Amino acid sequence: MTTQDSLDRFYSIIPAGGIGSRLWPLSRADAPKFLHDLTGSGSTLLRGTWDRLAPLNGEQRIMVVTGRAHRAAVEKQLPALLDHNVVLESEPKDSTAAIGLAAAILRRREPDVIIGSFAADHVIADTRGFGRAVREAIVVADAGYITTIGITPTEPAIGFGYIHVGGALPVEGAPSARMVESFVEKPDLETAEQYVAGGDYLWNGGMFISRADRLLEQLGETSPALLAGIEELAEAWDTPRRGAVVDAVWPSLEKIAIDYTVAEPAAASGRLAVIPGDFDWDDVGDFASIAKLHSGGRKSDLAILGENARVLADASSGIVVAGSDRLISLIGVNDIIVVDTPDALLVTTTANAQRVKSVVDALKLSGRSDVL
Ligand SMILES: Nc1nc2c(ncn2[C@@H]2O[C@H](COP(=O)(O)OP(=O)(O)O[C@H]3O[C@H](CO)[C@@H](O)[C@H](O)[C@@H]3O)[C@@H](O)[C@H]2O)c(=O)[nH]1
Repeated sequence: MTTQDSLDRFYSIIPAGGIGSRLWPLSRADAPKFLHDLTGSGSTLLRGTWDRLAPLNGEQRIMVVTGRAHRAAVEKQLPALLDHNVVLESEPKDSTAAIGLAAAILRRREPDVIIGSFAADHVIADTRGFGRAVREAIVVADAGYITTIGITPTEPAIGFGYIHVGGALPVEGAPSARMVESFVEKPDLETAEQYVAGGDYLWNGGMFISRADRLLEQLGETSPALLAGIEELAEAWDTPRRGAVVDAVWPSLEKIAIDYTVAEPAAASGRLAVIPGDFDWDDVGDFASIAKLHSGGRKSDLAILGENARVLADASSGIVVAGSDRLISLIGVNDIIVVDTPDALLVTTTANAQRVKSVVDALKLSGRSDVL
């Protein structure tokens, strides 16, 4: 088996479903994070993801899983996306259902397929470094491992999965492959602090590369009912029965992230491997990270986003996201976050950027879905 054989059987999957609550009121149910240009490059995060994946083995081998409501926006962003590579969900059921269904559909079409799932809403500027890591991961996946790409942690973040890196994994064509001792999804702060201080942990970069059959086998061990639902959908997917089976099965699928159903149990049974990534990576999870991206990391700058932004600022730093042509003026306010949209205005500080999600939770509780 050569590296080229493995690469030829590779298929990318982009699950595009997360709303990005910490980016409210910019990110909304009808305009989620992946449909925004948060880097100022002129491309949405989704398009950026597509452009990183296309050089691996072509635009014909990228599948996108998204909500029915986002179909038109996704197709506008990705004109080369083929019809049979669009998987539409009637309601979000989290990443196990999204990635699992894509893997099961692809396996029925190509029994030996190797799949790679890549978050729709991350920023990676070094496309070559990314490509190198994914190529190694594909070889490791073909050797039978569920393979992740690890990111060197910069802080004890609690929003990520943590990979305890083990010994070298001798797979030809993948010199940096390592075994994973354990995988812990979103630990508490104290645990995250210990992991980062310990030095032998990496963040999970939200990418899973595996033979489709191995991934589904792992899922079946942990969540047999969920796998059965996914297989029922996949069996009907390329037939006229699809609509009826989706209506009957989709609502009953368990809503759970793949990190719990596949990554944690695969690590516990010695089937998870990692390629440490040597490229820049940013999940642009909140407005403070967007501010950093735009100011090149300088705290003293004011980052301004928005096509029609009109901002007058005197001695101020932080970020302004202008969602209208209203004039915004700032005087002597530092580390500020101002996000102005026609029906909602957010004002906070970069230190509180993570807490934006609590506003969204409160709005949900009070039934204010009109502004979500
Ligand atoms: N289609 C679809 N996609 C979904 C759904 N739920 C999540 N996704 C997609 O699955 C990917 C990951 O989901 P998130 O919900 O954004 O995950 P997370 O909390 O950020 O955590 C994951 O990513 C971290 C890195 O950013 C990891 O560190 C962590 O371990 C985990 O894998 C994103 O591309 C998101 O759009 C869904 O219901 N439907």
